Amino acid sequence: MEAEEQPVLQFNLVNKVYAAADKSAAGHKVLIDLSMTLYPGMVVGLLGQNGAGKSTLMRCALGIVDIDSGNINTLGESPENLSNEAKQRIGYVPQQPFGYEGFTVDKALELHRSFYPNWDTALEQDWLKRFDLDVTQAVQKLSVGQRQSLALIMAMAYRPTLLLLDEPVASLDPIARRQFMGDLFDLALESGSAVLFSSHITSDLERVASHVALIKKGELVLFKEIDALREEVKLLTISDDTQLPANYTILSQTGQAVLVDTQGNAEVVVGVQHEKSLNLEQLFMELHR
Ligand SMILES: Nc1ncnc2c1ncn2[C@@H]1O[C@H](COP(=O)(O)OP(=O)(O)OP(=O)(O)O)[C@@H](O)[C@H]1O
Repeated sequence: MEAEEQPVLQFNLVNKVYAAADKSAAGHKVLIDLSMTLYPGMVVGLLGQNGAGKSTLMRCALGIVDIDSGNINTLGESPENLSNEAKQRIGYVPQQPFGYEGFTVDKALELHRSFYPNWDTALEQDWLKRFDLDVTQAVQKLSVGQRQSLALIMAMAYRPTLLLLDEPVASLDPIARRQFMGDLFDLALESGSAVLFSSHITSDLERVASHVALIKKGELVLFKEIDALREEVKLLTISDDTQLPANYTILSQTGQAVLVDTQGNAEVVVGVQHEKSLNLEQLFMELHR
């Protein structure tokens, strides 16, 4: 990553508390001191349990939800005052896409296209074909997966600089999912976009993400290049008197089993009886043990 590159999206010590229904009760902390930076070309897979704060994070980046402290820089602007120019460079697919009821697919696309001067018609046509969408079909009669496909085309055919996808493939069949995830990565590389997508499908994330961001109860516990994950995050079995190096981050500990981020430190540590590399699913399970 070149030092002079401007971030596409930056969260800096962001906190978000949702007020409790009972106003006298303490609110619910959903994002806690969360900092993370996305540069052009990064495809960041956001992983976390239900309710961890993934959707809220994306909604904060778009100014749909206000934050309580910290700051967010979305395409160089503050999310609560995003300019029209910035909005035209952002693609967003929420968990439950909606809108365009009463339109056919082609009429919906025609209207949507008119908002985006950079619309790439060839890309749109290509994706309509891949997702096998019938453009004469009424939007409200599309299946959930077809609707998600349409929402993806609408969010991506203008090659946005920032793409926020909230579980974009949850309703897609395995073939459409695989194609889409491959295309997503290509698009980001070709267009120099940054992508933040949430998914519970760890194999998809491992296949296409350049980085993984792991959120646990509103805290970012790990943000790492996917290639470095296997090398640097290890499950260690240690003896009682083991002194782990100061630059290791302990991600979780259950008795003598310690999940650590070695931060690339390859030194041999006295007292480590066993060490194991983990795939993303194993890592996720270990972190939530
Ligand atoms: N508008 C709101 N008011 C109050 N609480 C909310 C609101 N929106 C979300 N929450 C709560 O904030 C927490 C985080 O929700 P969020 O939707 O960000 O989680 P998520 O990680 O996207 O979950 P999932 O994987 O289930 O989609 C949850 O406990 C949720 O109930």
